[in-house]
Amino acid sequence: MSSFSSFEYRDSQLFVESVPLAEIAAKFGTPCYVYSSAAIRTTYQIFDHAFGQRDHLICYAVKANSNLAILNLLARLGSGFDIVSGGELQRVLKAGGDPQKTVFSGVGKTPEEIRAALAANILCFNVESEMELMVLNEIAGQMGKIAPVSLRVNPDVDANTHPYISTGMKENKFGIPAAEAGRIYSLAHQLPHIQVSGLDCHIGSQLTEIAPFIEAADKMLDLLARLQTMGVTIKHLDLGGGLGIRYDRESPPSIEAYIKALCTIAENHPQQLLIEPGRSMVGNAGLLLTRVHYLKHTSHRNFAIVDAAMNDMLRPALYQAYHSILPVTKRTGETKTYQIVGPVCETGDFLGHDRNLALTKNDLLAVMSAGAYGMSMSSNYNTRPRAAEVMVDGSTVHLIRARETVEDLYALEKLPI
Ligand SMILES: Cc1ncc(COP(=O)(O)O)c(C=O)c1O
Ligand SMILES: N[C@@H](CCCC[NH3+])C(=O)O
Repeated sequence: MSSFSSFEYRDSQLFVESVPLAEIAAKFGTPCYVYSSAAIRTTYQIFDHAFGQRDHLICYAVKANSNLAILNLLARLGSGFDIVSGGELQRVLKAGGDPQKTVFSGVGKTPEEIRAALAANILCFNVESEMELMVLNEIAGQMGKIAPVSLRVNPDVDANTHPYISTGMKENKFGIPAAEAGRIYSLAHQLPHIQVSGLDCHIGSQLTEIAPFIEAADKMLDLLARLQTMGVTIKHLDLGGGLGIRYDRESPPSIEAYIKALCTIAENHPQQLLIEPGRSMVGNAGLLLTRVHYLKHTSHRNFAIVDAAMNDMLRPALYQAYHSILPVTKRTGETKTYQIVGPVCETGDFLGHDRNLALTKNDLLAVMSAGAYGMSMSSNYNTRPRAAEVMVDGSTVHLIRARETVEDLYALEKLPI
């Protein structure tokens, strides 16, 4: 089982856990992100159990969905975190996450962010360039600290995914080329305020095959062997995130098969295994609830104009990503082929093309698989307040982020007088 679904029809009504989505729309309005805490809990446990006796740490990639309630839920389950900014660090701390289970990735860490992470005593910096290593050493020295470091190595492996979310090929900006890793590790080993602790790679997102993970892990293990001969001790091996989910007809490996493959390849290595899953932890645990405002039938096309838009859910516009769109109440009437579009003034503002649905004005729709890179990539384009977020736990519904108001949007703006 690659993910757990808490969204199902009872008679003709779509439910999340024990709550009808129509009830959520009536109480909190639309657009609204809806998450299932059971789905997140179950998925975390599937990851955790799949490691068996193997020493491991799951560092959830905060960028996928950084709502405090989700971070707190994962922290209570024992999860660590992968962060890419000082802002994400602050969220992890605020949500009760353990800095000693937190790794800091990203090519552009600022001195302020480095200071904050050193002050918080995070587990490890995933360093992405020689220059960053030097800056980290200098700042750690000024603070009287020793910075724990993994080098993020770019293994030059094709992840076979959308080019915008492939990160482990030599032309990508991420990581240190494998050919330079040995030299930079020996430099790190000698720097007075750096403690080498791990080895890291992350080759991309929404991978639907195991082979690229194995190819990258193989390269990491070769490097690990070389580092050992150089006298560099590696305590943990971080194999990144990237496991895909099913949006449409993809058939990604199950979580169990993926973890088993990683554990098998690293079988003879005593290092702790770290992973940084984002999408596979929360993607199928959330949906975006939206209401049909207008139906427009032209001689060319049928449009369903809904109240969610590309500012709420950017993935279709940015990657031509497919998200399944389900009616909250199944209807028996005549179906038409609809373009599901939002109110934003961009032709690229769509949530789905060519969907066969029977619709009437005010119907509710659920944009599925929206738990990852949905709310976290949302914006206020067209001065649209961001959607509310709710989390369902059995029959209880918690508002975990209130809908923004327009006043919130211009609260920091000033007239030049
Ligand atoms: C360094 C790093 N780790 C982890 C992730 C999480 O990836 P995913 O959501 O595909 O599991 C990402 C995003 O691709 C990333 O850049
Ligand atoms: N934002 C992307 C994934 C990028 C992962 C970040 N490294 C998506 O929505 O699919």
